[in-house]
Amino acid sequence: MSSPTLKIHDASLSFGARRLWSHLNLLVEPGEFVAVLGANGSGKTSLLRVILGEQRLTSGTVAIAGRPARRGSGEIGYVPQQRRVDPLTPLRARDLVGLGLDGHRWGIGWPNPGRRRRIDALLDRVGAAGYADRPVGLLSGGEQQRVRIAQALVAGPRLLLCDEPLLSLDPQSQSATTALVDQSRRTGDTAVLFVTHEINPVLPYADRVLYLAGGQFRAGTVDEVLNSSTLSEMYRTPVEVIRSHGRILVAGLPEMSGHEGHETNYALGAP
Ligand SMILES: Nc1ncnc2c1ncn2[C@@H]1O[C@H](COP(=O)(O)OP(=O)(O)OP(=O)(O)O)[C@@H](O)[C@H]1O
Repeated sequence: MSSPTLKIHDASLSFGARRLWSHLNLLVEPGEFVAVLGANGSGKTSLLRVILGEQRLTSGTVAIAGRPARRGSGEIGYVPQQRRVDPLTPLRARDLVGLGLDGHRWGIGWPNPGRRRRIDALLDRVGAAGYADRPVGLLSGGEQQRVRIAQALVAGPRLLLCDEPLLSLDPQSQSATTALVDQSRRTGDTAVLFVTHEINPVLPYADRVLYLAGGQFRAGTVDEVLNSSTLSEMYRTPVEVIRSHGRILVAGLPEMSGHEGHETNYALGAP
């Protein structure tokens, strides 16, 4: 039997006396879309860093396609937390995508027809072919996000990690970005871990949800995790999950202080 794309087994992560999460178990199969939700500071980005081999677990194991997590794994595509690219950056959209193929080497890859075809195919697939030769810093936030997703996918990863890819995008670009990631997992069988505070744009696509809060986690279908009793239990205070016209609204999330972060009323976001 083949290995799952991602297997996290009995994993715990602490920084000093502070425990982010413990005894975390998660299996992600090819093509699965898992939304990673939770309070600010609950350890979502740290989880991605563990999978990327950039952060050691306190205990437990993490394997990608049966092999231990390691830095620079070609099995993983990564869309880091969004920062606008400086308008003066002298890179075209196609150069940024090319970095996904050979960015670990010094300089921009040597042109060759195969490399170019692959980059063009990815730009086309994400709907960015029309601005392939434009400086990436002059593209809109949504356009830059398409190019970043193309960069993360160009090497054909088994696992795509997206860290808040919807941040500062307008509702239309949020929907387009999630649809694009969804299309990639369907056509390429790429498994997806999608960290977001904006639950509603991912609701149509998420097979499962991993929710982190207060040092705990819950994993399951949207219905199993995003309900009043589960979230009230995790936050140890009454939290109400309201469903209306296919959207989810979460009311009563506690204001968290210090390292726990602050209120995450993500459900009030985009349509
Ligand atoms: N290397 C480190 N050393 C010490 N503390 C760290 C380290 N990395 C992260 N932390 C702390 O761990 C906590 C979790 O951080 P992380 O970025 O994983 O949270 P998050 O859930 O992604 O938060 P947000 O939703 O606000 O982006 C934070 O309080 C952060 O300061």
